[in-house]
Amino acid sequence: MNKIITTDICVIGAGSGGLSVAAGAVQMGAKVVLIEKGKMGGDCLNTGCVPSKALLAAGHAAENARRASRFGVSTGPVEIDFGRAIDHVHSVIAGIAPHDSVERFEELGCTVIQAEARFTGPGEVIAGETTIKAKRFVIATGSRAAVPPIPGLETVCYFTNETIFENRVRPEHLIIIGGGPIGLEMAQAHHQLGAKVTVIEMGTILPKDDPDLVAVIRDRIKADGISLYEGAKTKEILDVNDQIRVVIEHQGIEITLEGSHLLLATGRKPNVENLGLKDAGIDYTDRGISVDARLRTSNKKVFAIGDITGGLQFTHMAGYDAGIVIRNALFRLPAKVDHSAVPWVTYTNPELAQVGLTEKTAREQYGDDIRVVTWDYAENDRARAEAETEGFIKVITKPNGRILGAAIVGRQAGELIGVWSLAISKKMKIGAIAGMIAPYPTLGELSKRVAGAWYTPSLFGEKTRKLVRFLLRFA
Ligand SMILES: Cc1cc2nc3c(=O)[nH]c(=O)nc-3n(C[C@H](O)[C@H](O)[C@H](O)COP(=O)(O)OP(=O)(O)OC[C@H]3O[C@@H](n4cnc5c(N)ncnc54)[C@H](O)[C@@H]3O)c2cc1C
Ligand SMILES: NC(=O)c1ccc[n+]([C@@H]2O[C@H](COP(=O)([O-])OP(=O)(O)OC[C@H]3O[C@@H](n4cnc5c(N)ncnc54)[C@H](O)[C@@H]3O)[C@@H](O)[C@H]2O)c1
Repeated sequence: MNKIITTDICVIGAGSGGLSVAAGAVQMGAKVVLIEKGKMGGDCLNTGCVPSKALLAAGHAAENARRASRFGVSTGPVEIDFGRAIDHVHSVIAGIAPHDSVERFEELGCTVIQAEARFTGPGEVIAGETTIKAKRFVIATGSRAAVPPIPGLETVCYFTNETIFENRVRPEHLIIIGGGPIGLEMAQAHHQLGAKVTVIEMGTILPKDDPDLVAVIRDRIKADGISLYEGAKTKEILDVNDQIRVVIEHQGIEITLEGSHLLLATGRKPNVENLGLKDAGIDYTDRGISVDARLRTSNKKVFAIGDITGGLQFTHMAGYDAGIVIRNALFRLPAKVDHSAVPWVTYTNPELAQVGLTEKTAREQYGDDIRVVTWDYAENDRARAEAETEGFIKVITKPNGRILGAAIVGRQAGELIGVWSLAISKKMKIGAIAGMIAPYPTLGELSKRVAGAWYTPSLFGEKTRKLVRFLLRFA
């Protein structure tokens, strides 16, 4: 017998975005139905951010042990139990899972339905045996790995982010197609855990980031021993005696690679299928559901957030979107998204962090009417003490000092980018960072020093020297 629920907000998808809307809305007094067809927590918890960072942590631990001799610390040969590294990954997921669980959301007051949701009309969704009528709907169904049309791919077994964290056997030779953040993080984690790794990228690695900073990552992964083919076309994939043969064309030459395992990390596809979007009058494209700046779809009762909108696909963006929807749907405020200060980080070692405009996008917007300053990790005392001097920080400002963007490649870049996110979102000028007192010796001093470098030409220039000499006459 079909059951009918009438509610204020119906959220489809219990990943980073859906959970944030549901938790926020229910605690603010709205009646909320939350529908999830798979695992609570979505991609981030189960097959994305959490397992990838946990596996990277295992890889970095192995690498630190290997490199400890530069401090006079000997550990002997590093032995890796790959299965235990995967156990670590799953214990981290298990530790976080209660926070995203059905039990917690029911305790908060949500009605949680574990079934696939589908619109049956503009104001109605069906999930299992239940029909949900709501004042507002929020679609947060996320994305999944895009599978490129490579001849022969269907003849071999391959991993995506959905399956790689289940693999307990260290790959002899892992071939990764795609040199974006997933490809590079997984390349480094597996390589540090003892696998041979080859990355095939059709363009250049990390194409959304500043090429000057990406060069540091490229040099490092190559120096570590990861084979990297950029500008390479994957022509064919074959199964040969249980080995995976990948034929690529690189710099006009055909190269045949043979690996034990294959990972596809070639971007994402939005989960728009079987949602009944047409029945609900919701427009979408290959990139995802179309939304306006208030995250409203073409059906004004329905919002869409997170990966499904095809925008910046990060957990923190799904969470940010959730806040915009809560303001619109609950408080009837016309809140709009502002993407001027969105940070992202690739958690390789060294890390690569970006916020605001890159130098390229700043030049596209402002021409040469910008200033660019850099400061090297090699000039930072803490980096020297820790023997991690690789990398630099780059900051882009307007001529009046207004900060437009910042990018950092180096140790803990992800932790250091926060101050620049705040500065850009609060429309601060670089003087605010230059004037900050940073504790010594910290990597945080990099921010202060790069801001100081912005002033160097004027502060130590002839004008200042003349002024000081003049004033000293009266001292
Ligand atoms: C390997 C990897 C590493 C990543 N690392 C990072 C990182 O370090 N930092 C970062 O910020 N981001 C990272 N991301 C991106 C991040 O995981 C996503 O941006 C984020 O999970 C998007 O959240 P979401 O709520 O839009 O979708 P999801 O988290 O994917 O949640 C969508 C949910 O909707 C459910 N669903 C789909 N269709 C239906 C339906 N019809 N009915 C009911 N339920 C449905 C799905 O089962 C899923 O649980 C990573 C992604 C991957 C793949
Ligand atoms: N640290 C993080 O925040 C983090 C980590 C992982 C993933 N993510 C999110 O997940 C998204 C998806 O990650 P991703 O790395 O899969 O996607 P991506 O789109 O960022 O990168 C995919 C790469 O694969 C390449 N590619 C595509 N088809 C190819 C082919 N046939 N042959 C060779 N190369 C090919 C592209 O040129 C691109 O460089 C990211 O954009 C990001 O939003 C974030």
